[in-house]
Amino acid sequence: MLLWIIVLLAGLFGYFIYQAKEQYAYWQKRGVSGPRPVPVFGHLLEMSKLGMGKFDMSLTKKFGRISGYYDTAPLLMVSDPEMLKSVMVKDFSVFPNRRDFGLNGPILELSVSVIRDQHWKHVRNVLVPAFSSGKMRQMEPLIADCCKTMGVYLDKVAQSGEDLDIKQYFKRITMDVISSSFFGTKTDSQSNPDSPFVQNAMKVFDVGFFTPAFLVAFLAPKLTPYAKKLGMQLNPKAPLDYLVSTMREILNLRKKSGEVRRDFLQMMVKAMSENDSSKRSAVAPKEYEEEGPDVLSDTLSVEPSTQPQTTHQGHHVSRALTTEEVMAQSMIFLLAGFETTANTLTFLSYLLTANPEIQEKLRKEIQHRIGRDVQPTYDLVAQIPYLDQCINETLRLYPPATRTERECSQEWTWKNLTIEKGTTIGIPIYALHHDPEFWQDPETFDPDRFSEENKHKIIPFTFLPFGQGPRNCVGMRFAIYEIKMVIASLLQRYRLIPSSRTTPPIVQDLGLITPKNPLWIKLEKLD
Ligand code: HEM
Repeated sequence: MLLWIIVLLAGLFGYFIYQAKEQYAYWQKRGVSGPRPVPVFGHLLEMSKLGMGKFDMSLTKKFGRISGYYDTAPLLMVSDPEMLKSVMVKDFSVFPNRRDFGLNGPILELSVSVIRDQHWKHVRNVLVPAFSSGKMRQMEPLIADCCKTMGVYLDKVAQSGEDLDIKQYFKRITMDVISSSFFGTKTDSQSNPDSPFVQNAMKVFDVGFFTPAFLVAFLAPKLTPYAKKLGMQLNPKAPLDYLVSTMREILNLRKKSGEVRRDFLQMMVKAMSENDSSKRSAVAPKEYEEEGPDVLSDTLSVEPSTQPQTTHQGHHVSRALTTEEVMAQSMIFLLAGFETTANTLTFLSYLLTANPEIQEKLRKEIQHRIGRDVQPTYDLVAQIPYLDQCINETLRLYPPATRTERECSQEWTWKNLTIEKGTTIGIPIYALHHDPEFWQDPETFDPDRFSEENKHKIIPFTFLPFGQGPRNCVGMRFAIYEIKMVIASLLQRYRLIPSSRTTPPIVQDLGLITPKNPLWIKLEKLD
């Protein structure tokens, strides 16, 4: 028995050595240089040691703006802005999708971030109008409500003189905003952080490089179909199942009671019932403004049994979304929108605390445009250019998504390099944002880079916090709106000051940049 185990392990090890050699040879044959993989672990050890963003930076430094390595597929890492423009915009039809790891689980595999080609176009076309400025104005009361609760809580903190861990606190606020706006449920996690919904929603993010599903996806991608059959998935199953069943209950309740809320769920459900996506772009979805009727008069009419319809060529045709698809979108909005926004708020607040003159300038702008006691609104926060500058500079230094990607759907040639169908193009957002060739003193926080006088100096496709092109972040406007509302409400009333425990953020980067340590600050209430 022992002998068999030794033979099996030796065989496996031999296979991994062979695989590493083959993978290294793949790009070498094509004249593209790149890092040599370590047998068994590929590039995972190096990535987990450096963090994904710094790993990508090291590639540019060692191998230039186009380098190649292999994980689930051949991956070409590109930090050449011209080439990125072609991949993300000009030749979008060749690169319409991201890679599908095949282990998303039964609901998330229907989310707009995972689905592909015609199916994606259809769902994205349904979603885009719900992020128009008109729709966001309609959601204003939900966000304003969360900001008011914030005021009550923070008054107490300021009065007590205690330190506040802004990282934890912003997680609660964004959880409240996202669940209220997208999930159709009020969590009140600011005062009830132990509710099962909040606890489960937080646990859904416990994803690491060394979980079984991740290891299968990256180190033995051929085994993915078997892992899927065994029920393996990238996000933890139990919290995801909890959220799915809660979502199902909310949808059923809405249908039964006829309750109508001014939230995104209502809008999406209305968009579902309209079944009119055929009227929209047949090529790539376009962002467009849609004021629409008052959502309060909308009715809920999701069709639970409708299955995606396809033509005989396998293309999805215009139809209402299914209940499962609606749930998938709510779920991805929670996953994609909660921590990204909370982390941006955290880093921005830290940077304002560490740079008091910038904080004062921003506060003056806010007080000048909005006033001191007026509740911020969508229209008011849109008129503070210095707020945009501070947010952009935070997103440059700490882009929540370190990297995005596109998958090549057919043979494609760039200059004298031809890449095959199935190749992944890695888009190293963090590395681009910290590249000294594109940004002077890249590690310095300087919101004036984005001022009216300076912004023309920014080279297109070197600042990509929300990606670019038709497959960019669908929640971008919502995220910026939320960040502006929270920061404006905060700076109107408080000064952020360092406490004895304030330390620069230590960043953890597994593809999503998060502050590892608590970020303590003090609040001083303004008279
Ligand atoms: C500061 C906050 C956020 C940042 C920095 C961010 C960043 C990104 C990035 C880089 C991508 C990939 C884009 C590409 O490949 O070109 C993305 C995709 C996406 N984001 Fe965001 N995001 C944020 C907030 C949100 C919010 C609030 C939502 C939803 C409410 C959201 C929903 C999505 C979805 C659904 C996708 C996939 C889109 C598709 O494949 O069509 N994100 N985001």
